[in-house]
Amino acid sequence: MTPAHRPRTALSVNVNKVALLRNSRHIGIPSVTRATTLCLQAGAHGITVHPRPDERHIRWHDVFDIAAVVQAWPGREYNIEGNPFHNLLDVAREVVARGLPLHQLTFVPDDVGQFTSDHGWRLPDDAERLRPVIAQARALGARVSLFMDPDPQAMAAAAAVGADRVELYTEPYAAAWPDAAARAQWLPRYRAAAAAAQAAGLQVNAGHDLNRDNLTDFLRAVPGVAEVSIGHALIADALELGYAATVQAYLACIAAADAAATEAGA
Ligand SMILES: CC(=O)[C@@H](O)[C@H](O)COP(=O)(O)O
Ligand SMILES: NCC(=O)COP(=O)(O)O
Repeated sequence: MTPAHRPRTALSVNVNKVALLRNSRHIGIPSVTRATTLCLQAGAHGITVHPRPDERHIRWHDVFDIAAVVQAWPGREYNIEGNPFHNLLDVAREVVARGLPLHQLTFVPDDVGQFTSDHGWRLPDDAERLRPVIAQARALGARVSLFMDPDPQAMAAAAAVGADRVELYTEPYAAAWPDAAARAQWLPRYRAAAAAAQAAGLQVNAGHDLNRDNLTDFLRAVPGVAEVSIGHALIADALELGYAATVQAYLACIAAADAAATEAGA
């Protein structure tokens, strides 16, 4: 399915967890390229990978194999996440050298071997070391997004260092979501951070532990999110529902938030 209209918020499917399952045997299933094709066929706007230095899930060759699939879907985007002080820029250079698509690099301040991403960059403290790697990434033709905690005070510094976007780290919101009072405490922080980023000229992405339950509430409360990247919960859903039905369910969550924004005249 080709998305008939582009919603306010694009859905980028993170296929890390397909690779994690695949890596538990040596027979190549489930295939990350097949997953990519099925998600794009179902209407996903893009694909995300996070090739960690230990290759626990996405391996280097996966980055290129997946890029080649995305290339066959004009208008869809490829987002590669990682730490620019580890392996990210090397893999990005190789993608570009092979003539493969690279739309966005998301810089994440993870340690080598980190269990999963759990915090954003510290700005302005990290500014001086980020500035040159952002410039290198942009010279490759990629947009740069910085993974950030929802701190409105840090957004001007993210713009000043040369980023195009920020990705708001949504795990605290996702953990709070089942408790309405806790959720109501977190959402204004994200809304304020997104507004501060937009006021500084940045576009806003969001990700980490978003799922079919919490996604629409987030997008309703935080206007103008350009892209959500979703992996862990989406791939878990796909084990039950299949890729096509799962991607369509997440697109429906985005559409519900879009409809609310349209109704509100946004
Ligand atoms: C930056 C971010 O939030 C995601 O990349 C997340 O860290 C997924 O990584 P894992 O799949 O390795 O947990
Ligand atoms: N940038 C976040 C991402 O790609 C997916 O995070 P998660 O849904 O696997 O937590």
